[in-house]
Amino acid sequence: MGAKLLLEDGSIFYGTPIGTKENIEAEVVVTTSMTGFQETLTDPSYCNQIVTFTYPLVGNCGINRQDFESSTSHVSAIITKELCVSPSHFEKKIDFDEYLKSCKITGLTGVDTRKLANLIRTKGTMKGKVICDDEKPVSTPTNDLVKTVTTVKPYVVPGGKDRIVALDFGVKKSLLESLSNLEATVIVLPAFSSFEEIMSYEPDGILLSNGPGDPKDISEVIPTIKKLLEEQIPLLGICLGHQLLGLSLGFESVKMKYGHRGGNHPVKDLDTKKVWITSQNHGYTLKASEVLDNIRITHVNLNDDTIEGFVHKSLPVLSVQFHPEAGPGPQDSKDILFNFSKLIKKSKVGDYHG
Ligand SMILES: NC(=O)CC[C@H](N)C(=O)O
Repeated sequence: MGAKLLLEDGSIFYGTPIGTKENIEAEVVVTTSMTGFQETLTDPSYCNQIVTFTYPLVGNCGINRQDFESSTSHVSAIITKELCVSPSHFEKKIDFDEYLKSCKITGLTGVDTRKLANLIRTKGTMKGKVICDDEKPVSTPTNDLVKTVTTVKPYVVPGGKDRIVALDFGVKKSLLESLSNLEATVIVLPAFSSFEEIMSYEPDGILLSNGPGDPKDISEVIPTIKKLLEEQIPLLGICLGHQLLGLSLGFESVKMKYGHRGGNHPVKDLDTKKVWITSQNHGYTLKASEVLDNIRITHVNLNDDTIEGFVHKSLPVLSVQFHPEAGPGPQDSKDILFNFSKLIKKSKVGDYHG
């Protein structure tokens, strides 16, 4: 038989193999983004997931030099309805399929992705196997997701006089660039750096970055985050970083039925009452089983009321579940990064009073 996706519930979706045409088992997720395939493919938060694109045509701009979110792709496989075989764009360097092969990514095209998305939304995220060749073994990727994607050595993104230390749980390049555009020199450190290592860079602000997997799988970083909170240095949590910050402050994290992945998630800013359209990519969310006295929820998702952001009432802490750097996606929420930069500047002159 032809290439196929076999789902945990027994469903089968047939398609045509693309990329390296290997066999792989991983969690199947769905993104509804209509643009930014290169950014999605290279976002480390998708590490070890089979990413289904609901937009019917993928790869029509090819792959360019500047839209990478990291140096390679960590997805397990991709599923599309149609993969463009003759991409055209003035910045294109290589075709999508060529890029998949160069990163050793497998996939299927010609799949009824609308039916697949409906199934995942009805039954929830599940595991699946992409089988391109019945004769070959099925590989199961590692569970050490953050260890796979984090930087091995510290590096610096130059920018300006504010010093931000970014703990790299799988950070997106556009997030680092957005911060450096706000007068910050960003020092990117491996995810499991110690409190002492972090403090040795004398940070004016700390970023807990986005990244793949279940936040509870890397709970060893929570004691470090708690110590950082005691230092009262401005802290920004984004997506996985938001979840880790939440766990450090008394929230719980829970797996969502099928997550939020796409470029049009409506989030309400509870202070201004404005609704932002946001870029999102997560499968876990924070919950509070009791009232957390020190926390003020600042943002909620209008589709399902989940928590999208909070601040600490007395510490300089901002945290959001969505992606204000918007790579790809709408830029409605860029102010979050601007507010973090303002918080750093205020705290540098001793002007932060909670
Ligand atoms: N983009 C992210 O940081 C994702 C966070 C986490 N891995 C989740 O799926 O919920």
